Amino acid sequence: MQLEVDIRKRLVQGTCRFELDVAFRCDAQRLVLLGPSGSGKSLTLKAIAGLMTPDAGLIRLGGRTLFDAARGVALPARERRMGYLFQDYALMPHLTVRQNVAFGVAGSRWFNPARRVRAPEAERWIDAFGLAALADAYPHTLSGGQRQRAALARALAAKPEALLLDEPFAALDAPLRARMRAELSGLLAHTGIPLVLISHDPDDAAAFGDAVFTLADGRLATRGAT
Ligand SMILES: Nc1ncnc2c1ncn2[C@@H]1O[C@H](COP(=O)(O)OP(=O)(O)OP(=O)(O)O)[C@@H](O)[C@H]1O
Repeated sequence: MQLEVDIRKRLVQGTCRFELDVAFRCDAQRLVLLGPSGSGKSLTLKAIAGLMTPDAGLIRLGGRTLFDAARGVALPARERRMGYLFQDYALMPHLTVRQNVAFGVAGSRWFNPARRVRAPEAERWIDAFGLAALADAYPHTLSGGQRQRAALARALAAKPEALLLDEPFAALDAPLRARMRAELSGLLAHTGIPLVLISHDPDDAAAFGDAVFTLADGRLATRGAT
């Protein structure tokens, strides 16, 4: 992955001000952004996804300009084709696991995939994450780990340009967290899909950090490779 981020954003919330001023280049396939709560990790990830517009700067991925304030470029999120996973998994509650994953494949073509329909790319990821027996279940009946698998399957089924994960394992207990890390790491190695993962857990950096950058107070504090 060739990712270049050089962005600035000023945010004001009541009497609190926050200034994001982050610049880095990364050639590693898997990048982990570490940092304490409130250091600007989510804002940086949202800027890459196209869910937050910086005041200034640029973002390039794989030679494609996603954002360039000086040239007036700001690709909408859907055109960036990122697999973005929030902390709370964000599965659609009225759709089964299969429909949720198919929604990822189909995007705008199948806004509401029929329960019967089996899209090959959805089935592939349902199988890869061991969800076949739960394919007709609804999200509220799943455990945290199962929901996480379903959300990852949906994100990967869309064949994203990159997978952007915001604290993906924070809600899981320690043994499950270790299993999910190993599982995702193995599956990603097969796809070649680049990963940007944000976390405050050094174990995530150890598992996924071909490169590890640390944020503090909205700025890059350290950078390193593993
Ligand atoms: N829409 C907003 N308006 C004003 N301030 C915001 C907004 N979004 C985030 N902030 C502030 O920006 C700072 C960085 O937020 P961010 O969500 O990027 O932190 P984080 O490093 O991801 O933290 P956490 O690990 O707790 O998720 C915080 O102080 C937050 O209050």
